[in-house]
Amino acid sequence: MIEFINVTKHYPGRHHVLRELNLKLPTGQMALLTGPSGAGKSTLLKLLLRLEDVSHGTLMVNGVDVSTLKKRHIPAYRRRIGVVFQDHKLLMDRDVFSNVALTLQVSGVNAKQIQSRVRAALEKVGLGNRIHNMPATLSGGEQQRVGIARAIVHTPEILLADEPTGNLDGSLSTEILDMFRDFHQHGTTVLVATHDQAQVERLGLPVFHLEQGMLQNSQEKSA
Ligand SMILES: Nc1ncnc2c1ncn2[C@@H]1O[C@H](COP(=O)(O)OP(=O)(O)OP(=O)(O)O)[C@@H](O)[C@H]1O
Repeated sequence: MIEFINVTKHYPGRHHVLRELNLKLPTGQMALLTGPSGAGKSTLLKLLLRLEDVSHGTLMVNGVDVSTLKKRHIPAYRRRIGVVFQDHKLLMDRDVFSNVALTLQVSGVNAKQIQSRVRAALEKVGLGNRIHNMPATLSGGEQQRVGIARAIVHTPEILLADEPTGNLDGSLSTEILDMFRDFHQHGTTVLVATHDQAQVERLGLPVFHLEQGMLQNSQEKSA
């Protein structure tokens, strides 16, 4: 369960970016996060990753109080989450295997396990045959799928994505978002920030719509 309880966020010297936000996403559910540019979508995801601190209120994630989590516990907490970015942030000087393996290497997983888990993750995203390609030799959609394999290789409890289809055309967006839905159908909690209204309508999933740091039409929102 992801639960924002009266969460406010302000950046130094700025007005509130999120204001007394209440939102619940039960374990295993998938929801979309929408709203105009600057509404606070990325900030909300950053709070979940503890890349930013909550200013006021409580943020609970699967029993962990993220708002008060000690610095030394943050790396272990983050390992429970997978993240996909719009620009996928791949290391362009490393092949597909190395990009996906990195998360496991920093967690101290042994080499044999890494081999089998990276292969399995790449199979899941349909890139089992591109394991030794360099990212620059892949299309935009394929690069994004490498980013997704990297996010799921450590079987995270929660998968977050910030505009994962922002640079892709319609059919590739459908493919990527259907992949997220598939992970959710296998039990992962998924939250995807998107501007893509056509996909929002097609997917018919619960939507959290942010406007100026507040969820629209509701004080208390649940997926
Ligand atoms: N590190 C920061 N310091 C100060 N202000 C910030 C910082 N990060 C974001 N902001 C501001 O907070 C507001 C919300 O930004 P955020 O990136 O969360 O919005 P968003 O909904 O994700 O927008 P977009 O759809 O354009 O990505 C914006 O006004 C932005 O300028």
